[in-house]
Amino acid sequence: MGRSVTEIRAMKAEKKKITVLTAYDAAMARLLSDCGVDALLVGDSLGMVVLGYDSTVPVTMDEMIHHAKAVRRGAPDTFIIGDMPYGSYQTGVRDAVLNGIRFIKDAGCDAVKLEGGVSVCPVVKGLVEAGVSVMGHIGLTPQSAGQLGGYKVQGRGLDDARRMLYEARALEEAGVFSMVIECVPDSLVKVITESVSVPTIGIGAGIHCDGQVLVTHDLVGMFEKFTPKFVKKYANLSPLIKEAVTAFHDEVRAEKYPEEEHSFTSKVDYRQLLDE
Ligand SMILES: Nc1nc(=O)c2c([nH]1)NC[C@@H]1CN(c3ccc(C(=O)N[C@@H](CCC(=O)O)C(=O)O)cc3)CN21
Ligand SMILES: CC(C)C(=O)C(=O)O
Ligand SMILES: [Mg+2]
Repeated sequence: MGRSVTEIRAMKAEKKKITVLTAYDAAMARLLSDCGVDALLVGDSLGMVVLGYDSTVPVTMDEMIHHAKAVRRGAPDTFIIGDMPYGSYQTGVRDAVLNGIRFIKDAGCDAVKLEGGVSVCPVVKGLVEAGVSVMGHIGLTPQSAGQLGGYKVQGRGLDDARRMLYEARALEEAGVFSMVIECVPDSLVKVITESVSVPTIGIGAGIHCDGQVLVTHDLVGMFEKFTPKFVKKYANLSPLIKEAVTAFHDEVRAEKYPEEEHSFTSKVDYRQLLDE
């Protein structure tokens, strides 16, 4: 049975590390939930990993809902977080609440995630007041990577670090049940993790977070376009897939596939049809 917001929050005090992985379709969602992963994130990384965009910026609400529905069908009992795409929460609290509610009502998500600190606190409050559980996301926020100067480590300098700690505290105050911290020096993440009561979920944020999140395609070696330093490839599926597909291609060309065991046979002589 899946976890709840209460259970996920409690895991911080229990010092039980939380695992979160991305899922964009029912097949992967089923595999991940079978492994006991604590929560699935329908990330807007969808745009880069499966839709072929160069950033997460073009991803739409409709695309997110379409994939979140598939993830819910594949993992009916797992805690699922819908990642609010760029444009779905920047135009006002009302729009953000309407879009957040779509993740819950239309797609069956348990919570939503959105990027930013102090500037998104009114939106976080609005969503929480509307009954939507919200996960924050600070550090490297890919939807604003343009302003950050690319996909770079955040919070290295003391001033940036102080600001990040302030943003984390503001998000907690606004009511997030957890927050993602992305691409931040591990010693700063330790300070932030000790300063907030809600679980921190790191990606490229070191060992001191209360949990870890990765893009599933990165960890199984199915995304070849780039590999961030924080990724550990627990498997390398791309060469395996290419090997299998090449074998299929060669066997079809060589007329070795399909064999009789892959075919449907019959004793009827259908050649008589040619004489009719
Ligand atoms: N497949 C995939 N994995 C991800 O983790 C991911 C996505 N896509 N798409 C959305 C964002 C983009 N992310 C990224 C993308 C690149 C780097 C990267 O190359 N970072 C540099 C750090 C450079 C520095 O030192 O400042 C690296 O070398 O890892 C990091 C996060 C994380 N998210
Ligand atoms: C990498 C995680 C945190 C994310 O936001 C995504 O997959 O979109
Ligand atoms: Mg995202």
